[in-house]
Amino acid sequence: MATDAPNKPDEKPADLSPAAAFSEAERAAIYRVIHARRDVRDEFLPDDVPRDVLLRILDAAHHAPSVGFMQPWNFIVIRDAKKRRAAYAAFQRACEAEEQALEPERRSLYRSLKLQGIVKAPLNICVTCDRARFGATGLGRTQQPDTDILSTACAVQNLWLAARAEGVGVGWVSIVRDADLRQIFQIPKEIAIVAYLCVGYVAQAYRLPELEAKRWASRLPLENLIFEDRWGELVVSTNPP
Ligand SMILES: Cc1cc2c(cc1C)N(C[C@H](O)[C@H](O)[C@H](O)COP(=O)(O)O)c1[nH]c(=O)[nH]c(=O)c1N2
Repeated sequence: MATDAPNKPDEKPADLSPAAAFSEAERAAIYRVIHARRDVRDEFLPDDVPRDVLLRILDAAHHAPSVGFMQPWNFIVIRDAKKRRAAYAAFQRACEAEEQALEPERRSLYRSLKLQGIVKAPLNICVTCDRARFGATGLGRTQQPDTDILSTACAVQNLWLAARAEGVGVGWVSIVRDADLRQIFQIPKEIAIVAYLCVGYVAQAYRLPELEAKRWASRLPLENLIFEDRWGELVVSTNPP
């Protein structure tokens, strides 16, 4: 059995051989969490998320991969009701602008969607990326400078999955202007804002993505997304989604 203990520099690496693989139950659990994770909008309960649960979730985020092991993330944990109300007002302004940018025939469905739980969730988390944590570039970033942002997105996904495993819902809100978040939470200009998350226990979780259940979009067939050896060389199925 592989040990999960982190390697110390003088320790032998973890055994990744098939014989040391995770048990069937462990594999089933991770796929179940991946498939059961949902974006949660307004189904939040007011119950507080205990600190130990929150720390486990943030520790999962902190164990995400990062370019050059840069770990560029910070997590602004937001409980203050006044600040959350200010973030909600910023959401409302951005939402109106987004609605106007949509094709007219999609606007009424857009209006009917719940797209955030900023005030209802007991907790919000703003995940940021310090783009110069270990200098302007670094290992793996010279040619692809945005890999620091991508690393932070990996942390968000770890957070999201760990929260699901803990029975805690997470909703990502990107319908808000960067400048508004920066002002409300006093985020310096050299720090990038990657994600604004609503976090809390939930009354119920959708089985399907809510946007699928409400016919905004549907999941594309995986086989349409897999190419072989070059862009567009082989589309296994050409069925429309
Ligand atoms: C970067 C990013 C940004 C956003 C989202 C996601 C991601 C990855 N999603 C959630 C998104 O709609 C959702 O993930 C998909 O609809 C798929 O549903 P599940 O996450 O599988 O439930 C999202 N949802 C929402 O209601 N308001 C929002 O502003 C956003 N913004």
